[in-house]
Amino acid sequence: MSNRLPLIAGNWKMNNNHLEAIALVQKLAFALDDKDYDNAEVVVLPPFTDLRSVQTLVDGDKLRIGYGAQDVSAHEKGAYTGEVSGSMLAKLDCSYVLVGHSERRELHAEDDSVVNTKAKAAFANGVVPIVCVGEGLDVRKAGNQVEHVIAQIDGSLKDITAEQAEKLVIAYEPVWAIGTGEVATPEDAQEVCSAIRTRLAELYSPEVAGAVRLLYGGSVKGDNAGSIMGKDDVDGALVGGASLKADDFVKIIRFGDSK
Ligand SMILES: O=C[C@H](O)COP(=O)(O)O
Repeated sequence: MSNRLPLIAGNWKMNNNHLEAIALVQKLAFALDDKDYDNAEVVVLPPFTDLRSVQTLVDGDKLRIGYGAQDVSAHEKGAYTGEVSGSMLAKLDCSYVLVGHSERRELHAEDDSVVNTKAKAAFANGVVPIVCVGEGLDVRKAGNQVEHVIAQIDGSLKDITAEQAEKLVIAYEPVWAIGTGEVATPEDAQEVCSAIRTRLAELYSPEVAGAVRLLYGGSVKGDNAGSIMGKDDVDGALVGGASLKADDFVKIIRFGDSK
């Protein structure tokens, strides 16, 4: 039993305009009670255009729901059309930002070095990065998932200090399980999360490794969340599709109880 508070983060991806975002956060807040928030930290990660509306709602109604963004620029300001900086996210009181989601790695050719720069940009602005790692099907079939993920960890965390690292969140998302309905077994999730924690202890210290929350992501639903989050080194979930309906997301949040 660890003292890490489970984190359940909903990555909405490119879904929900700002009006739909308000409706979904309101439904979520209506369904959750203090016991839920005591058992798990609840976070939503809407598109950039929704963040101001979510901030206003969370502040105005004093909701215990956290929020953050799905990406951050590696740059602080300047001629980077379409990008959003860490300081802009900080100004909206974002607590978290995803970096290195597999869809960014695949569709926008982000490698570990870009992910590393983005993680540093987040920390520089007081926003906690949720660093995503995970192997594709070919790597999994070859049985090289642990080596692959540890190499991603080493590259993505280069020169991140111990003080920063202890605040980190890392999401292990096997790419073959994202949006496919294919779920890694709880043992698969534990194998890789345990290897990540061991590596963090080597890179930093056992104390830092013990503080970092490791999430599993990939087709998490109400009926599989409990068994995956029940594993010792899995401290929560990064949820895609099932975070778009309040009822489904609440079911997953309630499995925070199992920790
Ligand atoms: O960020 C979330 C993950 O990509 C998982 O998405 P999913 O739950 O729809 O499989």
